[in-house]
Amino acid sequence: MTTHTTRMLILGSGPAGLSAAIYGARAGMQPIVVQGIQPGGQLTTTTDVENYPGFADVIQGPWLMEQMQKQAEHVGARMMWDTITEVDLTNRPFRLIGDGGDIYEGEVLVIATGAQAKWLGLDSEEAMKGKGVSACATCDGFFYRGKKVAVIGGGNTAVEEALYLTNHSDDVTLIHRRDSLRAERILQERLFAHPNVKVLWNKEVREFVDGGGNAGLVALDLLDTVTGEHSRLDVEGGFVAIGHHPATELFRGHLELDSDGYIAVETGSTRTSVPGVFACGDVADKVYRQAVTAAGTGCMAALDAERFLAAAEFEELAKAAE
Ligand SMILES: Cc1cc2nc3c(=O)[nH]c(=O)nc-3n(C[C@H](O)[C@H](O)[C@H](O)COP(=O)(O)OP(=O)(O)OC[C@H]3O[C@@H](n4cnc5c(N)ncnc54)[C@H](O)[C@@H]3O)c2cc1C
Repeated sequence: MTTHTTRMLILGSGPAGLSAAIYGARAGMQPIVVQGIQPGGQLTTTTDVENYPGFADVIQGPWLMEQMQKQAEHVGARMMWDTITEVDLTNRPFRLIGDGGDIYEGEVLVIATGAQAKWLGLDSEEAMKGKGVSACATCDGFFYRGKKVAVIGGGNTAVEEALYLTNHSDDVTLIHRRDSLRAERILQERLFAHPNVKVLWNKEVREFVDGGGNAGLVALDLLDTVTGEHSRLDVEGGFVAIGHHPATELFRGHLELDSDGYIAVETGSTRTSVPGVFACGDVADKVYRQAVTAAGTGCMAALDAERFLAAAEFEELAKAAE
């Protein structure tokens, strides 16, 4: 059991955590990044990334995250392969405990633990991820230009994703297992008015059908929840939009969370309800959920943390001089 101490402790090594590490290291805060079970974060689970600025050609998600990690290490951040299971945010330095018993102490803490998409839980869904099945229209919609696509879900995200996909496809189907949507009225109105979107009510996806070879997704097998009948919908893209789980269980009771379980931050900053604790990336963002926004708020968190620490250290020096 070892105790690791630093001025800046960062939890999570996706685009948010690593961007915070790059800025934190360059500000002399010697960050330690605890990486968790998914070093590099969600982008390591995808292939083509076409919307991260700075690259004229398509890049690969795992490669991008490897570059970010190398850049963070190059400027002085330290990576730790550990998963945090307990936190104590009552006093500074904040104290986090890893699953092997190691202790991490930081004068400031940046939380960048992300949010995972919820999936339907079908074997065919798992098998077809990246081959026609996605949970992010903003990320992957572009790859389905001119193709038939479907969105599964009935909340705001599903409706927004369906509307977003009309930028690329003139044949978008929203599939919902009930006979009404949970999405806000205004979004529903826009959806129903759109000539290129149709809605299939009372339908559950039972299988994402693989066309074999390199064909990828070719259809959805649908079950009618009222009649019990099966039908087939030919599509090349299936977007599951049934919500996200922010990775905030660790912080429940220690920090203010919003009604959806995301870490609550002050508008326009990354400050949480505990002074000295900052949150960035998808763990505090249920709206944008993109690598570039995660990286942007990671930068904000490091700058907020640096200012907090400078003010706290100045106060401590002033007190000592009294
Ligand atoms: C398949 C897929 C494709 C995508 N494609 C794109 C795309 O093309 N363009 C785009 O902009 N966005 C894309 N996204 C979205 C993008 O990946 C996310 O918005 C982004 O990764 C969020 O970054 P983050 O740093 O907030 O969190 P994440 O990337 O989710 O990273 C979270 C980090 O926290 C760590 N962690 C969690 N819990 C603990 C713990 N208890 N202890 C220690 N560490 C912990 C994890 O191990 C991980 O390192 C895609 C997402 C997916 C799933």
